[in-house]
Amino acid sequence: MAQLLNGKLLASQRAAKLKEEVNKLKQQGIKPTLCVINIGNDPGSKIYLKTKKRRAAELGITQKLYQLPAEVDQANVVKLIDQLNADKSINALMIQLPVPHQLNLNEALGRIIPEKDVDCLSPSNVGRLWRGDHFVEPATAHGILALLDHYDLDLHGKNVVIIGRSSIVGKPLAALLLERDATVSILHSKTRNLGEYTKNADILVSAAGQPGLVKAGMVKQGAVVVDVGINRVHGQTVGDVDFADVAQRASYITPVPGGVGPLTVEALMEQVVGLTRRQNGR
Ligand SMILES: Nc1nc2c(c(=O)[nH]1)N[C@@H](CN(C=O)c1ccc(C(=O)N[C@@H](CCC(=O)O)C(=O)O)cc1)CN2
Repeated sequence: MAQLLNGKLLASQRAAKLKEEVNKLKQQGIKPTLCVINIGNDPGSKIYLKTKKRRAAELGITQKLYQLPAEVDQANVVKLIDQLNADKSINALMIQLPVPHQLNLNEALGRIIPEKDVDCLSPSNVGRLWRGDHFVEPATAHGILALLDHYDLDLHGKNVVIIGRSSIVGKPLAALLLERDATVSILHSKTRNLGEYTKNADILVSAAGQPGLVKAGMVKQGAVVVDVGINRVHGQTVGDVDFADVAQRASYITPVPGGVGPLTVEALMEQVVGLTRRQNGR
């Protein structure tokens, strides 16, 4: 039976350290401030925003929310970003995903100045990430590496297979894993025969958003399985991995909830503090 990778516990341990850092900054008159732009009424986003607001308050980080209507046009989104870029009281800025389809997300993300781009999604920060000289890391990818490190799971030369090619999980995680000398494969919705690849994974990460996608038959005996999926099924939160089945074959596995999710929020707050320090030469 696999050992649990307890993200909730690790997130609370890291939070204690971060709170101390925030307090020290505040003693120097620096108040880390995150600004989130949420567009429309995605039900998942509503829950995540509540979680972030609570976490930020516990840590002493100021969080400002700008709620825009689902029908907002591109020009007004860009205008708001320009205004927040120029606002000296804001250290970190992000657009909660997903956004309504009429918007050009890449253009909006490209408008956020790199110094405040806490999601690491602006073109120059994405370039820095792949070049290995970045100053901010996407929260989920950062959280996954923190979890693997905490449990002393070595990455050097390991086969890591990621299911999902999103810009917030799959792609940035691949970049960070390459820096750590892992051999990385990214699978996606058009990949034929997922099992052929996943069976070779020493570490399997699923970020597909598809409940029950990963079954025991797709997993190598003793593999580490990281489930990034957050899916609502009959009012319950479940991941992509068939937990009961896969836990029999894996050596380590993340639960959902309580695995990667809490670390995503914690890692985001760490990036807010990192950007704040950088802007203040600390
Ligand atoms: N701009 C971004 N948008 C989104 C990101 C992101 O990194 N940047 N990630 C996700 C949502 N997310 C943060 O924004 C997030 C994910 C998970 C959790 C969380 O606490 N999960 C809990 C379960 C919560 C539940 O039961 O629903 C857990 O896994 O234990 C918080 C925030 C998409 N958008």
